[in-house]
Amino acid sequence: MPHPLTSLRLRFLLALGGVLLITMVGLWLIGRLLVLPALLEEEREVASRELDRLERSLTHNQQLLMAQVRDWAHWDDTYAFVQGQQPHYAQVNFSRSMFEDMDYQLMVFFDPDGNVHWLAGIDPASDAYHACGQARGDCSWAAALITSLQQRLDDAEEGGSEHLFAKPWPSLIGISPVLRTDESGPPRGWLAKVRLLDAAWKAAIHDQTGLPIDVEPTLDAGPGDTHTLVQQDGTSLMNVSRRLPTSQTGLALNLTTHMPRDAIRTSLRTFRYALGSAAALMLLVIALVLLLLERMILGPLRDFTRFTHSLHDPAVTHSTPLALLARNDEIGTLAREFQGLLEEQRARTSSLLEQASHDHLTGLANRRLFDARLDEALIAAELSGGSVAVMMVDIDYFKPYNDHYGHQAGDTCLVQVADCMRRLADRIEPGLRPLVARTGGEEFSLLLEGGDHATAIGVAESLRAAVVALDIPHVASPVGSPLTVSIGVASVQSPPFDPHALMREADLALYAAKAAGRNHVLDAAEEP
Ligand SMILES: Nc1nc2c(ncn2[C@@H]2O[C@H](COP(=O)(O)OP(=O)(O)OP(=O)(O)O)[C@@H](O)[C@H]2O)c(=O)[nH]1
Repeated sequence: MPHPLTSLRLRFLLALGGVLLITMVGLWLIGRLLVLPALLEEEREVASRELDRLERSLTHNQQLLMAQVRDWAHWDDTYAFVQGQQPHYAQVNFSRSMFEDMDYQLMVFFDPDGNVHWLAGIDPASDAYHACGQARGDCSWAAALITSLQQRLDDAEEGGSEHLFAKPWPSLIGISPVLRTDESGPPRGWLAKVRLLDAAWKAAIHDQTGLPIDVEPTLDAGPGDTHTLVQQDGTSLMNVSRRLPTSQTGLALNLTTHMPRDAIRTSLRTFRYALGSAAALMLLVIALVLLLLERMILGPLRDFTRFTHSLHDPAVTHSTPLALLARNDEIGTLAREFQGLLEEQRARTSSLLEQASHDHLTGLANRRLFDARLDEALIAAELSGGSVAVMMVDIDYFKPYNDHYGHQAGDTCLVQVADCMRRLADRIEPGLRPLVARTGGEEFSLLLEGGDHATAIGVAESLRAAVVALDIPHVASPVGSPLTVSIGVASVQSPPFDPHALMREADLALYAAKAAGRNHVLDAAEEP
C-alpha cells in the first residue's frame, strides 16, 4: 500500500486544490486589476455626467435670468425711468415679494455714465429689503458687488452679457443695456440683476435634479473633474467637483455634488457573489472528480493491488478478478495483459516442476518425486497408524540386452516396461495411491500407501507376470527369452517409519530375488 502522503488520491486532491487556488487568485486578480478599475471608471463617468447635468441647470438658470433682464431692460417704461421720468416706476414694479418670487437678490439701474441710478435688493446678511438711489446707507451691503458690476457694463452689448461671480457671493449676473421696447436706442443706461447661488438656489436645484449641490468660491479653474471618496453617516459617497471659470480674474466656482455608490457596490457584490459561486462550483467539481476518480480508477487499482499482493501466497491459484478483466478501459487492458502473463508464468512454472519431478524418457515420476512422496506417505502412516509398501523392480540382464540389441532398443524396452507398470498401477485401487517411478537406469520403484504386505506381494507378482507377458525378446539373457524383471518388496506398518531403512529392505529383497535366479518376487522377510 502506498504511503498516504504519496497516494494518488492525495496527489489529485492537492493538484485540484492547487488548480482551485490558482483559479481563485486569477479571478481575484482579474477583479482587482480589470473589473474594479473598469467599475471605478464607469462610476467616475456617471459622476461627471451628473455634474454635466448640474452645470446645464446652472446655465439654464443663467439664461433664464438673462432673458428676464432683457425683458426688463428692453421696455419703454424702464427706458423712461433711467432718464428720470416715470416717477412711480419703482414703486409700482418693485417690492420684496417680487424679489422673493423671482429669486432676485439685487437689481441695479445704471445711467449711461455707469453711475447707479437706482437699486433695490435683499441684504443676504440681514435679509432686509431696501431700495436706494445710491449704494450707501441701507444699500451699502451691495457696494462691492455694484463695483464689480460697473467693471463689466461695457461688456454688455445690445443682447446683454451673462456673468458668473465668485465674490462677494457666488452669484449669477445678467446685464443688459436699457433700450426701448422695440429694442431701439440709443441705450440709456444698464440694468443688472443678481441671483445668489445661495442655500435656496441649491435647494431648488436639488429639487430639479435630485442631486445635492454645493458651490464654493475657489482660486482659478483647474483641469477636469476631481473625484474623492468620503464617508458620511457610515455610507461611502463619491464627491465630484468641477471648477467653473467666473468673470472675475483669478477666481472660480467649485461646483460639487456627491452621489451614493450604490451602483458600484451592487456590481462588486455581484462580482463577489459570482466569485463565491465559482469557488463553490469548483469545490463541487473537485469533489465529483475525486468521487469519479475513486470509483473509476483508485477503487479498481486497489482491487488489483490486493490481488497481486495475494499472489505472494503460493496457495493462491485464482485468476485476476472478473470485474477487472471485463472492463473496456485501460485498467481492463492492464488486467488482461497481467492475466496473460500470469497464465504464461504458471504454465512455465508447472512445466519446470514437471521436468524437475519426472523422467524425460518414460514420463514416470523420478527419484526426487518418489522420495518426496515416500516421506509424505510414511509421515501420514505414522500419524494415522497405517502402512506403506514399496517394491524395487530391476530388469534382468539389461546390460546384455543393450549390448545385443543396441542402446536405442534398450530405451524402447525401458519405455515398454514403464508403460506396463503404469497400466498396472492404473488398475490398483486408487485408495492406495500407487506411484510408479524410474529410480535408476533400468530400475523402477512402486509405492503403495496403506497397502498391507500381502497386497504388495500380489501387485509385485502381477507386475512380474505382466512383464513376461510383454514377450520382449531377450536372446542374450542367461535365464532365457523373453525379458524378465526381479522385484524386491518391503513394507512397514509400525515405527520406525524410516524411508532409508524401508528402501534398503526392498533393495536387499531385490538382491535376494536376483540371487534366487531372477524373474522372482521376494520380500524382505524372505531374503536369505
Ligand atoms: N539403453 C539404455 N540403457 C541404460 C540406460 N540406463 C542404464 N542403462 C544400462 O543398463 C545397464 C545396467 O547394467 P547392470 O547394472 O550391469 O545390470 P544388468 O546387466 O541388468 O544385470 P543384473 O541387474 O544383475 O541383471 C547398463 O548397461 C547401462 O548402460 C538407459 O537409459 N538406456
